[in-house]
Amino acid sequence: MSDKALRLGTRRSRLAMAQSGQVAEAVSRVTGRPVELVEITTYGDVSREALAQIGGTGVFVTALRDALLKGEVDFAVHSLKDLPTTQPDELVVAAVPVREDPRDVIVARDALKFTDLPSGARIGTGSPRRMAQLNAYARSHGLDIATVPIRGNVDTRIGFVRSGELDAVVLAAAGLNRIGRGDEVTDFLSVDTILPAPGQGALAIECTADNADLIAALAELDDPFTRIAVTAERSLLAALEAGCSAPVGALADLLADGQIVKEMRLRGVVGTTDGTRMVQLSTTGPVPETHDGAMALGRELAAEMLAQGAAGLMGERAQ
Ligand SMILES: NCc1[nH]cc(CCC(=O)O)c1CC(=O)O
Repeated sequence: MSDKALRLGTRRSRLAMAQSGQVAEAVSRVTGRPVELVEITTYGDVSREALAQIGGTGVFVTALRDALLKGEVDFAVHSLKDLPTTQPDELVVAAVPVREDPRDVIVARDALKFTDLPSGARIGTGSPRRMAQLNAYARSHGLDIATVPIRGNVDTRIGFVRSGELDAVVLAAAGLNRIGRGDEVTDFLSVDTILPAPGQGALAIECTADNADLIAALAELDDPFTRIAVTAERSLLAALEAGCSAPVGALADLLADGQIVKEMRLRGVVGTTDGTRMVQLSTTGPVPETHDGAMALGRELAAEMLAQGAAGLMGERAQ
């Protein structure tokens, strides 16, 4: 293969730069080629208001995909949880590397744990999924907490706690770890309490479908189990016809008996943001061996959730 540098298209946010940098190193290792970062600036990066108007993180993905399609870059790295569930024909996810910690965490004042938050505590999150599950948990455990809608990057969000405006904020463990701020986490929220977003903690490395050499090289970075798990989670999301900001949580994990992996469990949840109405279901079965098998698992769980009224709980969207 050529020793020309590969161009990795990336956003310039701290999180995007961190994950692109980490992937660049791995890609350089498996291809033997240098990788150069090409910053793609989007309208959403320039203006938060513009972002709100054009609708969520999808705009970032679109800008990176445009650069791929125009041949301006060779590959791009996305947070899987921000990636729409429909895949354009001209592009392929060539690798899904091993997933980072999928959990949500809190960063709270005074090193507080979630269950130690005092009565009246204000917890910031912009995610309807997190609000729904936090409020549902609080209701069923007699906790008096309020979720407060916030926006902004990780610095801004943690800033609300440091300034005393909020008692805690909820973030993804993976994002904090990737930017080297994992030590600011004060508590990990069990996935039994708060199911993460479908694909949370996982990355997707995308390139054009006609780039066979690169696809073959990137395949070395693929983790088959992570791919099967996120495929099932995203199939559930797609079948619920929910966008990337909808209040859907999902996680596929392995159930092992000692060292022997026995089965895969897929859990899903949707709810109203006030936590009063939730549909939460789980299915367990043999670990799917194919993409189609993982897709079917997600669709089946979605069908059961829809039968229990899930559609009626998804009217809400992130701002
Ligand atoms: N929607 C923002 C976003 N997209 C990806 C991550 C980092 C975690 C991940 O890769 O799943 C975050 C930040 C957060 O939710 O705290």
